Amino acid sequence: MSGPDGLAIRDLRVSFDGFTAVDGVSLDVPPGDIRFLIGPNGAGKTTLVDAVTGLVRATGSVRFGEHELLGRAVHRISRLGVGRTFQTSTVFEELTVLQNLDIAAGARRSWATLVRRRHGVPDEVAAALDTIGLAGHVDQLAGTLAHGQKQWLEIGMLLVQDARLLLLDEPVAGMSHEERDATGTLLEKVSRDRTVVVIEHDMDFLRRFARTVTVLHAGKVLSEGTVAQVQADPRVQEVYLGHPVDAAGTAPAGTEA
Ligand SMILES: Nc1ncnc2c1ncn2[C@@H]1O[C@H](COP(=O)(O)OP(=O)(O)OP(=O)(O)O)[C@@H](O)[C@H]1O
Repeated sequence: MSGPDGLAIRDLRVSFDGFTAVDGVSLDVPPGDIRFLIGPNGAGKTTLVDAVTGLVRATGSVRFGEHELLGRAVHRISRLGVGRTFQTSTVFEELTVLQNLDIAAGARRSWATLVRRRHGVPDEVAAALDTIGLAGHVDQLAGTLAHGQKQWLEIGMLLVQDARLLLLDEPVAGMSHEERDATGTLLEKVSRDRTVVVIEHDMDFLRRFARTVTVLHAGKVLSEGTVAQVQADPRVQEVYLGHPVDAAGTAPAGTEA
């Protein structure tokens, strides 16, 4: 696997029947970053990720490493090393953890081979199992995994596809405190040789694990920087709280992003 690449977005626009959901967004996510994308409901976060991954038409430019992504089909963008998770789980619940990873790895194996019990585990699958902490669960049906484990399996499925840009849509929603901690640690591990973008509403999780933050509002970039910089930005406080707070204030803690 080559080293991490960065994501460079320029003047990105997405419109739905005359309504502009993403309105001229430019942002850079450097290689190896853990960038949190926050903003009120309807800010355009998911639509931005949809544009990067080819699910909606957009204008402007989205470069990952050397490649322009706009205008390419979803599967081609995926082959360039861009992987995403959705708010709802996409694991095959009736298959085992190993079978889910095998399918994600593709590896030109037949369906019959995939569902047959295997003696060996391919290297990339073994590495992913280790990273996501599910090595002890290879034969467990995905549908019986705990909520957090399912999300980690989803991330593992991106790892075996050799995704080098991971776009994760609310990965810790509904997780316990312990699961959120483990997910943050997993993201730190994954970002050693990959670039990670996280859409998240959980401000406590953001404060602990974000390296950088972009705040979207009404389809535009409202603020960008470290957690401390973004939290101190009066424009961000205004959007979240309706008014700026004083220098000692804790906004936007405890508010929904
Ligand atoms: N397919 C679509 N057709 C029409 N409008 C859409 C479509 N998808 C999204 N929108 C609109 O675009 C805007 C941005 O939506 P988006 O889901 O990207 O916001 P978001 O920041 O991800 O919000 P949330 O935090 O609620 O998920 C919203 O006003 C939404 O209603």
